[in-house]
Amino acid sequence: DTGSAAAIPINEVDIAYVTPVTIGTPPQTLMLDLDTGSSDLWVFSSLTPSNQVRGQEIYSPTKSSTSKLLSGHTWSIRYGDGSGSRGTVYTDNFTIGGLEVKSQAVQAALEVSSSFTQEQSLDGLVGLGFSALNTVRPSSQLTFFDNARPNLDEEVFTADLKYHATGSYDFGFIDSKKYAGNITYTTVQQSPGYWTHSLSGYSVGSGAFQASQISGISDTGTTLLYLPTAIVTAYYRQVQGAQNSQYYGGYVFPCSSTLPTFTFGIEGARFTIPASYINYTRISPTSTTCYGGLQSSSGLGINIFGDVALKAAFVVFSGTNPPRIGFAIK
Ligand SMILES: Cc1c(C=O)c(-c2nnc3c4c(C[n+]5cc6c(C)n(C)c(C)c6c(Cl)n5)n(C)c(C)c4cnn23)c(C)n1C
Repeated sequence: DTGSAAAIPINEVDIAYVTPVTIGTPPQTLMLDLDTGSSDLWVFSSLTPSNQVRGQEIYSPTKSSTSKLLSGHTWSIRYGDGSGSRGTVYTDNFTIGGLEVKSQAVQAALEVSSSFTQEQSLDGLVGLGFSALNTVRPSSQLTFFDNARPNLDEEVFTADLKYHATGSYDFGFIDSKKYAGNITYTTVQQSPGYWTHSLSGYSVGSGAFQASQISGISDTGTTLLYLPTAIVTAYYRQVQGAQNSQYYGGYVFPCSSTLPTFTFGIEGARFTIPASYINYTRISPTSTTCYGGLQSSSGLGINIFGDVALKAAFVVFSGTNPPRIGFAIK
């Protein structure tokens, strides 16, 4: 089997990407954020208090003839930005881009934090991390990818996220029309459950490549790129008027500044992030101060290769044993 679905930016600065999925019988369509940085599949539901729902589509298990309550099971998740949700669990038919998993664990929200309520175009998340991270108790549940794997033509899914445009997620095949040249693979350390791997180094603008192993996670659910402070200060040293603002919680600079590109290595291959991706957004609609798409990971305990980096490549998440991740120019 294979599947292919759109990855649609939810706003004009690609703060997150959503993908149409269907749940149940008859199919209920929701727009979910496919997130390689977590492993829970949760949705706004008919069980979510109405004062916490603001325009989102909801999953109603009682309207699905194929839904089953997974009795006695609950879940609760907290994300890196402090947002979170919790609830109960059903199994039901779940489809992404024509690829169906029967009796997928669908985590129905009984409570969501305010940042989810405020984001009307995001109806939940599909965790594509390793199932070890799943928060359902007493028995943890498998991700959509782990459930689909036995039936996939190839044990892979790919992410083709785009800058200010709709990209795609493919399951079970690698579409050679979506990239140029070769795919460079590197090994993944799958514990504790993230797609953890190393960059082989970096360069700023036309500067020399600095070879160094930089371990982190490739996370489609994180907006920005978070790297060690030494790298980030070296980058913003090239930006007129840049400063690390306590007030804005990161590097900001005059929107008129010229930014250098940022290049990262995967083994021997090199991927360059255009300056436009790093000139992320104005700090407010009328401001002339802009917030950077490259920020320091100090305090996070982990480096995060989020969308700002991933959208500069075609990325293959390979569930082979051992798992590996591949990057190609597109
Ligand atoms: C350690 C870490 C993160 C780990 O991942 C992280 C982060 N970065 N984007 C996201 C997340 C997103 C993507 N995302 C980010 C958004 C921001 C910054 N704002 C203002 C809105 C309205 C957002 C939406 Cl709707 N969506 N989503 C949907 C979730 C659940 C995230 C959780 N964390 N997260 C941050 C900011 N930090 C410090």
